[in-house]
Amino acid sequence: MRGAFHRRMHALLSATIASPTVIRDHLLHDIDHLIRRTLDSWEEKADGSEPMAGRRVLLQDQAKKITFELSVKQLMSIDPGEWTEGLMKEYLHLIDGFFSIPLAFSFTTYGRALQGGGRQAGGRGGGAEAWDEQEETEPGPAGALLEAESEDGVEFTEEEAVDFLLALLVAGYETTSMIMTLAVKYLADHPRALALLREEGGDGGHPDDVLDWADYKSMLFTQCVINETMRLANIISGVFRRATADVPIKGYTIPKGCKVFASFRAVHMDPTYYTDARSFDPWRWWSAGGANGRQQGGGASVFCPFGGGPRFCPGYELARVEISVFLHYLVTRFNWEPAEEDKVVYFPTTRTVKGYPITVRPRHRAPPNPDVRGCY
Ligand code: HEM
Repeated sequence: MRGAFHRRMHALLSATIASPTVIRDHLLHDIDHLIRRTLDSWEEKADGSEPMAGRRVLLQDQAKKITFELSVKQLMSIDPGEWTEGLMKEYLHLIDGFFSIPLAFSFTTYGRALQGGGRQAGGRGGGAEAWDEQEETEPGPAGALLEAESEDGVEFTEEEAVDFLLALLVAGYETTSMIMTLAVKYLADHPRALALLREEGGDGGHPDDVLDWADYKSMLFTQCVINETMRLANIISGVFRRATADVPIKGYTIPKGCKVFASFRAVHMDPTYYTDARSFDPWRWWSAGGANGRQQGGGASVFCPFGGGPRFCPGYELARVEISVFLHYLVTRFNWEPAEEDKVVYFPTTRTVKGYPITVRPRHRAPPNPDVRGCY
């Protein structure tokens, strides 16, 4: 996305999902509701009995389900249901297609991705019905987009709107869900950090209580955990930029027009800026100012998980709110232990090898068993 289209995208997002006021007054409530909906389902068993033995959950999949449902709700004001489940399947085909060999046959991953993408891009499909049923709600960026006129009076075409929405879905879904998953893994490996996070979350409140903006703003150690997770294991390890002029750097010159990869990971792992850089140490953010580390950390140039400059991620606050709410309810409501050994890898993308399978138990029903290794 470039030029006028890029500017229009930023203007639209600033007025919707990238606006702290919109997040505070509208989105936070949905985030709270949808996250609890998924976590509630972990407490239920098909026969209605209590899951004393624990429920096995593939955390990465559950985190993806949460961020997908949140994105669809925020972008299109559509509640989770049959249509969102169908859309998620189509979307996963599309994403698989990005990473497959480009052979356009009906039996190849790439071919199926094209067909799926075409079905979605060919219109809002069943989404129009799901949308119409909820017409009384705010339309979100999708509605604003289709209604918007640019400065020169040209409207977004439906295809442009679909492209734009898909781009937003891609931007927010994988990134946020992976940080959720990895934060939980790091916490499980660092019980002292988990204990402090639980202390910050209190008793989790009454089941009907909803987190509000003041609660979110008071989650200072949570922000330290999120910063540290993003520093260690951001799914976006860097960005490409093109030099618009000759850039002299450390005795070399990057010639004008040259494309360079700016590696966040190289900076985030540099021991000059981060002592014991490979260790998970959320306290480093506490001493760097705790809440000051909320957005850019100790200094914008050495902590840049959301990029920088005119392309700085417009979803940074939304992502933080979603991860904070998720961690709050997870740690205050559940104990968990790894269901299998798993580890974090960084190539070709940052993830855990097995999607981090865990066994969860509601906390008020099952006190932690000190004899079980890794059970918190
Ligand atoms: C932990 C979660 C997230 C991380 C780590 C992340 C990270 C990033 C990074 C590194 C960039 C590139 C910035 C640059 O080029 O300088 C970016 C761009 C972008 N992100 Fe995020 N992001 C996250 C969540 C979200 C969410 C939730 C949304 C919206 C729903 C979003 C929307 C976007 C958009 C639209 C862009 C393109 C901005 C542009 O080109 O001007 N992101 N993000």
